Amino acid sequence: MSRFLRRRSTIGNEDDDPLTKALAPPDHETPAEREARLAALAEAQKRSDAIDEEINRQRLENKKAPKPVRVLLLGQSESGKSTTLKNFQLMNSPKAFRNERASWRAVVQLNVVRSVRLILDTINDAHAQNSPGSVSSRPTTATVENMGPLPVIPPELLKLRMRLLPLQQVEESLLRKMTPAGSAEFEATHLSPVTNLPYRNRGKFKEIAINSTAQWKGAFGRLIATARASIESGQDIDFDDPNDPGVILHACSEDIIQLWNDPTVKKLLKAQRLRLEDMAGFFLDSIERVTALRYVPTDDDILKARLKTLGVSEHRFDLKAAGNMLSHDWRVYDVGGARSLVSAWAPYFDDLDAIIFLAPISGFDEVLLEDRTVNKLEDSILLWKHVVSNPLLKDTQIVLFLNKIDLFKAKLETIRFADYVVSYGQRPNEYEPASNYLRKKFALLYKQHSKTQRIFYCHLTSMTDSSSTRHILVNVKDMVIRQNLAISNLV
Ligand SMILES: Nc1nc2c(ncn2[C@@H]2O[C@H](COP(=O)(O)OP(=O)(O)OP(=O)(O)O)[C@@H](O)[C@H]2O)c(=O)[nH]1
Ligand SMILES: [Mg+2]
Repeated sequence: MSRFLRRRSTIGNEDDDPLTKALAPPDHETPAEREARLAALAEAQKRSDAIDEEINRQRLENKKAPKPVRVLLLGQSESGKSTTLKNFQLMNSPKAFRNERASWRAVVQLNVVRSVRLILDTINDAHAQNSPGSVSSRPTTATVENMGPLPVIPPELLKLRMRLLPLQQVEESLLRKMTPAGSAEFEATHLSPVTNLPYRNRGKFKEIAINSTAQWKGAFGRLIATARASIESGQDIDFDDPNDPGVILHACSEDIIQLWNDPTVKKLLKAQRLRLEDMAGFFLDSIERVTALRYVPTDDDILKARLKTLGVSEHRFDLKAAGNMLSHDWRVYDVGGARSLVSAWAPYFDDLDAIIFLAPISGFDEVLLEDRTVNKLEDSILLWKHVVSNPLLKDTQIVLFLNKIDLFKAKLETIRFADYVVSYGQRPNEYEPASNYLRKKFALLYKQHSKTQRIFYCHLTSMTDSSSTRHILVNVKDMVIRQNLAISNLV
């Protein structure tokens, strides 16, 4: 007899057990009463068995269907989180992605208008500085750091600037459409919407940030004629809408091209070290196409279009891993990135399967918009350290994307990497060794700061290039799903 039973038997007689007493037949039970009692007991037993069976069935089912796969996108603002998400959408729900072309058309238009506004503003400032009697003695909005000598603005350029003023209306009408009911906000922390501006005082250039993607996209649903919709050909965009901002944009098309190709503008931008072509939402090299009256954004245009994210959005996909027929409820969280927001992200750290961390390595010579004393690469590295050393994330798989390699490669043609990353020393100023150097730096920090041993997954990415991105995202998806299945004991 086990020790447990022996101990029980010493406590008292089984008849004293209140449960036994309650279930015991009443004294002087008639045969009919006995029959009714036994029938009731049998019925109760049947119900109890059914409940047990249901519990077992649910337990088995829970084992079969793994919990949702939760992936968080992290990285500083403009690192490419939303662009990664767009790639996921393009791969996994292409129809829904393409259904939103009308909305992205508006974002491209907004991006064009903002680039033009930036040039016009630069002309204004240079003109103000070069005007007789108004020069350096007078403080203007153009308090410029490291600015070279500014060219004199010829009268034709001033006239061109006047002709482009109607674009302001386009911007206003696009913004009105996008912000119908508080679905978007201006980002108060940004001094300007674009990277690398050497100005201190650009408050008027606040960037639009979107709170909930669903709401603003809904606003552009109005541009979509539901009848005989053919999304692929763009027939669903109501091109005949007289209020379509595209009409004014189209009318300004030639002037925009002239502005962008103007030699004085080129000198001006160079003197101020403004490289619009490296900036988010750059479409000035495709003006004829994107301002055409019947313009429909291509997949690439959508990936390039820039709209800052505010807050967090959850996006669900139904995914299958290679060699596995099970469908997975996959949830991707896109968190609008700003500096030192690790605390803001922390609520999403619980029960995560993976983090995709984006470090835009082309930022090695740029400073943060929100704090011009901080180099972008340095900020990414600090953020990386925070994330990999975070105890809440010690078991979370982290995948590093060294992003914007296209811009990184282009920059190395003219900029010396070692001028910014001094420890790079005399190594060749080329893509392979420079990107390898960064990969090793990130890997070392990962090893040094991880609380547990984790595999270092790292990819060199260009998120605006959907074809090269596709196989990387498929790899990441398969790895995360395999891991999720392993944890659920299914493989
Ligand atoms: N050239 C180039 N541009 C990229 C790449 N990845 C992203 N971009 C562009 O960079 C800009 C910023 O990307 P987003 O995805 O909006 O950045 P984000 O991390 O979501 O930024 P927040 O929403 O502010 O947190 C967009 O205009 C993208 O098209 C890349 O690999 N190469
Ligand atoms: Mg974003």
